[in-house]
Amino acid sequence: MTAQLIDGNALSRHLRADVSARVTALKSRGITPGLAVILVGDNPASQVYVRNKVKACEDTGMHSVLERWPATMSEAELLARVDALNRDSSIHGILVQLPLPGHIDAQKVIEAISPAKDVDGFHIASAGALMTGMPGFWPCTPYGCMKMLESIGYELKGRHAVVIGRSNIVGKPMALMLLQQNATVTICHSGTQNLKAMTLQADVIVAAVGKRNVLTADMVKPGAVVLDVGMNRNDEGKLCGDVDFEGVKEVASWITPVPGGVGPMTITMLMVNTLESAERLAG
Ligand SMILES: Nc1nc(=O)c2c([nH]1)NC[C@@H]1CN(c3ccc(C(=O)N[C@@H](CCC(=O)O)C(=O)O)cc3)C=[N+]21
Repeated sequence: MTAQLIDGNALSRHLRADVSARVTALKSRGITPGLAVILVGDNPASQVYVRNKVKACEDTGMHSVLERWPATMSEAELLARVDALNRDSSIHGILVQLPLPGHIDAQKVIEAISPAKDVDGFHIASAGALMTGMPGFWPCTPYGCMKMLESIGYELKGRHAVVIGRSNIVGKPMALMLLQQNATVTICHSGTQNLKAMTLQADVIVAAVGKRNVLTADMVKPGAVVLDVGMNRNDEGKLCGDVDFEGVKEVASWITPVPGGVGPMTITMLMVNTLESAERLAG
């Protein structure tokens, strides 16, 4: 058996068409959704991601502002920029690209973003809203994973979902979203004793570690659904995920590729969050 692909590019096209239509409707009421992206320093990977985000905005008819600052920018200067964007009525979403240079306290910067414009969903107010089921922005990567499961009509109720990784950006919010859909959720991490024993019990596996071959075919129950959040480079410099795709696709029922899986969905959900921020403001 070979798994079916959950195509993040195709699903993104579909969802972005809906975003475009809603952007057009908002524009007819005199509001153009606007996203501000702040990039500090010249991390080459960040340059690519940030360009993709700005391009996605343009494609859906949104307004976007890209601010590039030197790595030597002070924390106070960055906080002042965030404050200015908080008060800028043409901006509905603010994204400060991570990682930030070491002399800047990233959490402090995130908490300076108005929760109403926190389209990354990283602010503690957004995290608290997700945890309690209150309205708020969901982090784009796990939100995109949920949309991928929805796209295949997957019913999570009563299923066992295993999340590998416990970051604030992916692992923890992913677990909460799966829980909200009534899955039984296990979070595995670097301290987990027997990872394989856990993943073999899983109906859904989300790999979000940032390391190649974290999940191999022998660790997957036949028919499981596998979502690969990893964004790594292999020895030939090719983009690859956390999952041994070639092996696991022979065991799983559905699998997301890298590239063309969760990555484009992350950007799509950023568009959705920015649009919804503008819609909320419009009433
Ligand atoms: N404040 C903040 N918010 C983020 O959302 C954020 C961030 N910082 N820092 C970095 C990570 C990484 N990230 C990606 C998004 C899309 C792709 C993506 O579109 N990947 C393409 C391939 C891109 C390529 O060719 O390199 C794919 O998987 O098909 C990748 C990575 C967002 N991040």
